Amino acid sequence: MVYVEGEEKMTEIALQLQHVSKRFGKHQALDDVDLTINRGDIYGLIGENGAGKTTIMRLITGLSPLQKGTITLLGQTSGPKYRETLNRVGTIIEAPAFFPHLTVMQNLRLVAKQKGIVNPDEVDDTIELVGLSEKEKSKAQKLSLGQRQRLGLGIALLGKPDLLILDEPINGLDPEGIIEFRRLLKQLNQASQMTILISSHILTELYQVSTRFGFIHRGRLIKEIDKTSMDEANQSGLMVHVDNVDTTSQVLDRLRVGKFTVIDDKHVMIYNLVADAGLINRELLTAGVRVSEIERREGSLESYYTQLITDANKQEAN
Ligand SMILES: Nc1ncnc2c1ncn2[C@@H]1O[C@H](COP(=O)(O)OP(=O)(O)OP(=O)(O)O)[C@@H](O)[C@H]1O
Repeated sequence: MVYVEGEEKMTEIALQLQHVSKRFGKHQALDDVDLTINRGDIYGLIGENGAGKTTIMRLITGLSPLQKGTITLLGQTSGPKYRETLNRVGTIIEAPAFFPHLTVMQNLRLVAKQKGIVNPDEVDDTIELVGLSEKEKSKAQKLSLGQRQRLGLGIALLGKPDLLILDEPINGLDPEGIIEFRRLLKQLNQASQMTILISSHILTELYQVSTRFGFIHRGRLIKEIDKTSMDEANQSGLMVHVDNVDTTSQVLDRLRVGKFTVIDDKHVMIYNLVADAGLINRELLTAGVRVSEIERREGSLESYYTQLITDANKQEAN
């Protein structure tokens, strides 16, 4: 295993790309990508069409040969041991892979056999887990798009992988299906510390499920950030406009509102608000602070992403 020394605990790295580049003819699809996913992360990979997300996933899983750089997967770097380690990885890349003329149950049994799964209950449990019990006798070709995604997820989950790689897995799911899918990913992640790498165009959804993000732009990984740090950088919370930031700080401390920062002599930003805005207003007034405005600032993954891309484009232009 690979460990990084943290301040308080040792973090286990599940997957690491170092200086990974990939060319298709003259096209530089990936350019010196460094990416680190810790065990237990739900890592949201974000980028526009053609940015290189699928290419990264194909390189990790050996579907496409690595030309330059190093990939370390669950402690293995290359060669036969790396290929063996791929048995501990479940994937849906591009489209879920199954036999259309076989039923849900037959598809899963076939994959279970290929994976050497001996526990006969695992197929049944998986069907239930992905919500396909009513469709277990249906042929895969008769399934809706969302049901196919679930079947793909079921196939990926057989063998209880340590790492799940999902390329645009919520494409085709209806809103209810998306919510269920999110719940399932969180459950898998929390119950068994399953590490998940997921790409999606639906940023609001990716935001809700991910614990860490990687932003890829024209083949370069321009930013990696934890959700908590992104939220802070994104300034999501309440901006309080006041005439006295010292007294305001004392009041906020007393109210235990959570984390806040004095921005300047007129503004205090409260993050991750745990108190009611009305109460804060009243308490500040009682303490003699003039509050001219309490403004909710909604930082979003979209706004963060847009800003990153704008900065990256500016840098490229210079
Ligand atoms: N086999 C290939 N041959 C030639 N070019 C390729 C090949 N596979 C990918 N590319 C190119 O590499 C770039 C990255 O493609 P990739 O599929 O990784 O993007 P993506 O971020 O997954 O995009 P999308 O969100 O559209 O799926 C694109 O410009 C694509 O055209």
